[in-house]
Amino acid sequence: MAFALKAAAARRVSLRGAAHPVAAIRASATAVAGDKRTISGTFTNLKEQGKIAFIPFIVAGDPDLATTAKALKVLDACGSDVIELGVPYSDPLADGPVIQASATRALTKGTTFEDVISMVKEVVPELSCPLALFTYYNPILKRGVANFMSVVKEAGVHGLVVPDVPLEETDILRSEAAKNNLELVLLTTPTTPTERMERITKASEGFVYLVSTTGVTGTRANVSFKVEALLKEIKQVTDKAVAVGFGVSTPEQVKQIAGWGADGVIVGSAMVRQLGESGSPEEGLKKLEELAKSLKAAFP
Ligand SMILES: O=P(O)(O)OC[C@@H](O)[C@@H](O)c1c[nH]c2ccccc12
Repeated sequence: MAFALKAAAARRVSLRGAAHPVAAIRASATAVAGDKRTISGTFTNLKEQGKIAFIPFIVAGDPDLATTAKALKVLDACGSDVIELGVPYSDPLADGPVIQASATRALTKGTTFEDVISMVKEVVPELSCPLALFTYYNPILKRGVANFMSVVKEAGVHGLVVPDVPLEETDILRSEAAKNNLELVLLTTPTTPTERMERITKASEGFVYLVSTTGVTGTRANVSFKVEALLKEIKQVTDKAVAVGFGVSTPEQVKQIAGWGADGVIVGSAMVRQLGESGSPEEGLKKLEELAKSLKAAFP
């Protein structure tokens, strides 16, 4: 299925200079919170060290939530700079077979959003890197945007990735996120028209997620060479960090994307497969650690 974010003809939307009011809200929220970790701050620190971010993604509850908790600590210990944790959803339209199967396993186990939040609340204080919760838009709408954001923040989450929220509806999401000091990451794709990519880039917080290819998530033999030009194009309109995801599973692909100037690389399906498709949770954690270490070694 075509990727949910494929650029559709859209009403012209003028995004208010979102920077100023949001930044003010965020600053006050940070002052309240004790946790100093932010996603954007992580990228700033890495850039100062000439490094780029290693961002793994896994699905909460696959193979089970206790193993997810251990997996988060393993990924953190392996040098993840930000971790994307997926809330399992019944209609993951932007996902390929590996993540769809993972979400199905988690849901079959009875994993609920509330279970995920309880686990996150326990684990986040033990992590050194920030955590971005990955969810489709529907679970947010179901709970109400304001309620969802406060529940997620109270659990200690640092950011959100919502792949299927239409750009035109991100204003309310972003302002509620800002009230809770959550950074809302937006995604741009190879088929997003330049003018729309500029609006997405301007509105995105934490980093800009550059989807490397059309279609759904899933490992690819090669990363599209288009990514190099897309990175250049985005970096002409913003100095925000840009991380590349979709299809990545090998150290060589990480090195290639880093060489093209990305500020981070996201790896999902390859991680999810190791963790969820192994013979046992222990074996899954071991394979996850091996993959994470081999990929981390390829990062500058
Ligand atoms: O699985 P891949 O090909 O490594 O891509 C990252 C992806 O898994 C993660 O960022 C993600 C999981 N589900 C998504 C849906 C849309 C966009 C991104 C995602």
